[in-house]
Amino acid sequence: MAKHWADFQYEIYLQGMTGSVPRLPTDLTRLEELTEQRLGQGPVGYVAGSAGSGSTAAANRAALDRRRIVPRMLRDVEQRDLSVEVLGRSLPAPLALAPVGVLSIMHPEAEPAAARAAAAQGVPYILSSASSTPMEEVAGAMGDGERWFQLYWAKDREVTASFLARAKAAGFTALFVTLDTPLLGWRPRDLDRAYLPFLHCVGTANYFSDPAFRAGLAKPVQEDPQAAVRHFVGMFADPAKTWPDLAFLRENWDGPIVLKGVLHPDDARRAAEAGVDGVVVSNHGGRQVAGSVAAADALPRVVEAAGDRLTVLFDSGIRTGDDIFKALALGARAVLVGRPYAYGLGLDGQAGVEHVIRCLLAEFDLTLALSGHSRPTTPSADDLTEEAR
Ligand SMILES: Cc1cc2nc3c(=O)[nH]c(=O)nc-3n(C[C@H](O)[C@H](O)[C@H](O)COP(=O)(O)O)c2cc1C
Ligand SMILES: O=C(O)C(=O)c1ccccc1
Repeated sequence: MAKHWADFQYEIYLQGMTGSVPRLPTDLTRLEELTEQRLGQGPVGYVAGSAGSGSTAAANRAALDRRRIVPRMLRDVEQRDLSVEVLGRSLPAPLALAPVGVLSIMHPEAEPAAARAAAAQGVPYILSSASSTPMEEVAGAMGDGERWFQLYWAKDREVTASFLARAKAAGFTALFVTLDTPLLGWRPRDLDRAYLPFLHCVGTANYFSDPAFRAGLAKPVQEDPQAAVRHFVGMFADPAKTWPDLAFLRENWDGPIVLKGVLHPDDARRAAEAGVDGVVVSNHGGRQVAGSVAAADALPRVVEAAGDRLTVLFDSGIRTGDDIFKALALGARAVLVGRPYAYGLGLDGQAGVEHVIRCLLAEFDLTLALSGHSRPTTPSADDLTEEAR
């Protein structure tokens, strides 16, 4: 019998009988404010922040909120199974942790703690190439947990090749190539404080530990950290890249490749033609293009263009179990979540991230059941209604 994620609800009530309550709120939308009280405006401004005046981040929420579930009754939802197949793997639920860089600004245990939480709950962890911890250390913390690697496709071929070789050797199976960040978006919250997180982890970070990256520096990182950060900002991504360049990645990576940050159906078609395995419909949580289409509004057309050629994943704005339901009903196979787990980490390390995963999936399991479904693959557009804008 499949695990019922909703059992977390009983567990909480039962613990209540011995006088204990959860350490963190079960409404995850409250985590940002709590994290800001704990860690201050610099780090939380960076995590919470988005491009421009925040219009895309707001649109992401509005597009999910505008869609309403129309629950169905009397459909035998007693036995449920949340597992889904994604990129040839069976996942226990349609959820993975999105790549989030420089997590040391949230918690000293940073990415390894988040990765351990994901592994403990059986959820895949997508490690950011801009991790504050070398990828081998994160992989080592995960046991046999499913690990996927996010690539910022650097200007320097040697650095990209080095990252791919290291990721393969460290047991990362799928490659997520982020396309929406050839340049960093205009982020007023960080600009007004001149807050760039990389100096905070220059001694430890994945990039700064890379031999090919270090070979490009005039002085060792420790001697001139500012120069190392400048070098990083100038080369971690490459605005000159075009679709034919993908051939290099296809040649240098044997496993599944997923393009992260696809919003236009024609780009989904190009992705399929380029022979990749999937796309993440995402606007980077609203952090890149202000005024852009909400991710949930872009999703149905991408799903249609992808047909059965691509696995379509979704992120940007997922905060609750019903958001997951809506994304699946709009055609996503599974979703990624970013900021909520970064706050969970900031508030309570590994346990905080596990709390976020368990709340999201318990609420999703209940939403699924209460809406008349037993499997995450059956919700469809027919389960949703759309309110007027
Ligand atoms: C602090 C922060 C750092 C991020 N770093 C990366 C990154 O290194 N690579 C990447 O592909 N996406 C990165 N993202 C984007 C996330 O992977 C994801 O697309 C986004 O957070 C999803 O939206 P959500 O936060 O609303 O769930 C980052 C997001 C945040 C909030
Ligand atoms: O802040 C981000 O959204 C992001 O993607 C990023 C980019 C470079 C380094 C670290 C994170």
